[in-house]
Amino acid sequence: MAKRYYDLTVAGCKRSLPILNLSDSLAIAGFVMLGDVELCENCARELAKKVPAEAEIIMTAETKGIPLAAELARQIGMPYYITARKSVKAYMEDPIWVEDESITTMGKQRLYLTRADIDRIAGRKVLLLDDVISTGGSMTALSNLAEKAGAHVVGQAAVLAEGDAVKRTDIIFLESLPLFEAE
Ligand SMILES: O=P(O)(O)OC[C@H]1O[C@H](OP(=O)(O)OP(=O)(O)O)[C@H](O)[C@@H]1O
Ligand SMILES: Nc1ncnc2[nH]cnc12
Repeated sequence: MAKRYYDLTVAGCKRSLPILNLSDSLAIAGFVMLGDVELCENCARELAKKVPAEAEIIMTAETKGIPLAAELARQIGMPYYITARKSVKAYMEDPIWVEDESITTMGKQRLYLTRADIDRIAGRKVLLLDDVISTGGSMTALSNLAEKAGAHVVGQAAVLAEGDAVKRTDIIFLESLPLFEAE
């Protein structure tokens, strides 16, 4: 059990986030949209007001961005969204990949895109979407992957900007989330 919690209100939803150590010095308030239907629905509704009108398709990264991307695509009437995967499965043809590093990941991982999804985004205007932007490593990886697939990135959006990301002017987000000292 966490000993500390951070009370967050976003898109009209109040959630109490457990503060968990990442290292001896750093802790995060764990924000998990996965499984939270009301949170995904409300955040998608608020983000829908901010997404660039020119965006033709949404691209997110496995895992926690998936339910948000699904809900936003549904609300704005996009019939398909793209998910960059963190491993290659037998059903994924000719995958391309980029290196990915996030605040919650020990070391590097990879983001992969399968042939069918490359064909869906090549030459199209893509909105990159995630639940949180912190170091920006995951967004950069998504952007590199989209460009490798021949897409044009027209926006980078998330529900929360964490830590230094709150100062960024090149991203769309709904609320800020602080980082914490480990205890
Ligand atoms: O800006 P960054 O430092 O890259 O951090 C943000 C990323 O970290 C989290 O994913 P995580 O790596 O925990 O993977 P998961 O969604 O599979 O749990 C979050 O969902 C973002 O994708
Ligand atoms: N606060 C947070 N909770 C969950 N995943 C994250 N990824 C980056 N920051 C995060």
